[in-house]
Amino acid sequence: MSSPVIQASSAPRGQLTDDEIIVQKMPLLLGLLAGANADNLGTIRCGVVSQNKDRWETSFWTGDEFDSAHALASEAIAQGEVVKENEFAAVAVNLLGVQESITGNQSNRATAKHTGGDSQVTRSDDAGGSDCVVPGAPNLAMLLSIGGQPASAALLRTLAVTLGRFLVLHRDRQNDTRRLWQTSTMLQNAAQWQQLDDDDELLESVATCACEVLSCDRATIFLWDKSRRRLIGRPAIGIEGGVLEVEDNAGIVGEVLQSQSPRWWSAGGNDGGRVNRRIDQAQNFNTHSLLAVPMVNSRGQVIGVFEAINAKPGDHREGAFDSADVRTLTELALHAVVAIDSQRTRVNLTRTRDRLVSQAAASNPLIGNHELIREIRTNATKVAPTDLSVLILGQNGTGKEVLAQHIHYQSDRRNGPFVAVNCAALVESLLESELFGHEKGAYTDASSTRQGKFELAHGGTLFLDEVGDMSPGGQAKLLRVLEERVVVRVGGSQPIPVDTRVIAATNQPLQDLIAAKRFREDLFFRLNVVSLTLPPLASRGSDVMLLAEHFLEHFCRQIGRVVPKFDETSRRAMIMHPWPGNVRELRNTIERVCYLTTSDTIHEEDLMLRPVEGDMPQFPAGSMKHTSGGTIINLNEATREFQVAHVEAAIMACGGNMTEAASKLGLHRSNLYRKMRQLGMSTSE
Ligand SMILES: Nc1ncnc2c1ncn2[C@@H]1O[C@H](COP(=O)(O)OP(=O)(O)OP(=O)(O)O)[C@@H](O)[C@H]1O
Repeated sequence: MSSPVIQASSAPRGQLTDDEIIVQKMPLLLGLLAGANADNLGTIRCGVVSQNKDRWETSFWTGDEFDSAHALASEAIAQGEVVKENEFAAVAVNLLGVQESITGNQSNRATAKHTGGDSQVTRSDDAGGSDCVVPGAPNLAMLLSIGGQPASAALLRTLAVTLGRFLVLHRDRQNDTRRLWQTSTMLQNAAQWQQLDDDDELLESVATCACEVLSCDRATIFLWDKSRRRLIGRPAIGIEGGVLEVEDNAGIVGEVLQSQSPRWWSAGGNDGGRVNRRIDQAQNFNTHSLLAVPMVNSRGQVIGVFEAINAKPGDHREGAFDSADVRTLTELALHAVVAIDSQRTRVNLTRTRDRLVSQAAASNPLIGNHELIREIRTNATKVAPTDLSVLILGQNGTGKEVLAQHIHYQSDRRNGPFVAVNCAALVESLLESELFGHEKGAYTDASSTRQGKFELAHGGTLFLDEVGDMSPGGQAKLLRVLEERVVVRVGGSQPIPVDTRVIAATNQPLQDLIAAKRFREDLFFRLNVVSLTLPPLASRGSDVMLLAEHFLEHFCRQIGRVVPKFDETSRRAMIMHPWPGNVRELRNTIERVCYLTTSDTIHEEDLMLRPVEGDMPQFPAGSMKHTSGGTIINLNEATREFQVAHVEAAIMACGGNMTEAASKLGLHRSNLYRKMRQLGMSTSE
């Protein structure tokens, strides 16, 4: 049974702690309270004695010792009265009564049921284990003699209540201090657990924390493998093979799992068989006290049992766990479950992310075996891990975006976003907001704050396609962002740091645009740290077939048809075709073949490749206006009219399929829309 009498805590050598001062001065204080004055102060003989199980101890004493102090104290406690012998009077100091009067608690020693945290705690020794500790039990007595006379009974009772009150408050203060330390230690540890991805490391850290806050020798986390009906304990110190496994209904941990309530046990009772001594033997260890609590997740499911072993004797308890420990371990178990749950979620999310990233990387591979493509691939691999700006050059449909993605997925940014923006598809007024975002109210239509693509690509890659079509204003802002690495949203003033790698692409000769003052030279140098040029498809030789086979398989798998074979005629036709729309045109051709043919073999005519010259419907002679009211119209207007008619004819020939029409015209779909807007044609995009 632990003594509730003040325990002097340690302080630097030569200094007394508050507790030590109180302990030393207590007899004097009692004497003064009892009416001693300067004359008879030296005649005070008094002290407090306490009972520890069957043993009596003197907690503090002043003046000459009284040989019968323990016997008289024992009698006073047994009778619940003030008892006197010679010049001494003794009275029980009823801490339990004081506790009730202070807290209004109705602790009941006889039932020995305690509440630890929110859960009802059942003592494992209810059925005859070792004696239970009821804080505040009346195991103290005070003895007092002044001037060789026993103190009066009334005075002694008052002093006993005062002393009891003081001791309980003091003990509570010590408990609060301890609790505060335990809570802050647990919180500090729990914050670190959020960073741990290795589960062995996490469980080891949780167990170490339990040993620290509970002041015990060992702690083990038993996670429940429900399907195998086993509890897997970790860390498994000293266990051969490093795995500690027990049946999920064996021993005290099994009891906890089944009952979903805490159990605690200490040696000395007749229930020693409940402890799994096999583990002790394996570890050359002796369990003398044990506490186990269930581990319950936020969905109310029990995921395991948290066990602490061998409480170290200390100020607050002897060598057995008590109700305060149950509360502490229950709380720690909650933190541990959150950490284990979130670690599992994190690991799953990381796995899912890695899988998705691999799938995304594999979904659009850079196909090609031509020497030029191999060289590009080698250079891309070199440049990928750096943060250097890359400029990709090449005609429409040659695979500039595919190459940009290839670089992204080979870089350390692969887990970040890949964001593509077609600069040509956006009118100047929208481009700025699209790239840099806008604040609420920046425009009439800006009803809410919106992040720009630079922010969305933070931690990843921003692919700026058709960068040659960017307006001068857009170019100036882009240059500033690339130099300062911060964006300011339209209508905002706050600079927002961005960690975004830029890969730009164009099909236009930027040097010519620079000469014509349509592209900033400084921006060109910023973007063109490394440049990679994709050759037209027609110059890639047998890569045409490599790509055709790839697309054929891809589309057939998509629609669930058996992959047909290209015959000699179709192969030759594809190799000979000039592919003005490059890989995009080839892809569209193969897609059409997959949907429109049914035979096992693809012949040349299935490809429906037409010579480039004859690709467009011919305009009947005289169908174009060359004059207006007899006057010859100027060349610009004639060109515009021709382009309008040509685009309309292409759209019509493709049955309104804009992607196909764009491909036929050698344009990206978005460029076709842009062109149509320039020509004053109506678009639905
Ligand atoms: N080397 C390649 N391997 C596999 N697919 C490719 C390759 N090159 C291009 N493609 C495919 O061709 C189509 C067009 O490619 P992409 O959009 O990358 O070209 P682009 O040069 O960026 O076109 P644009 O200049 O018109 O924007 C896409 O469907 C892409 O998947």
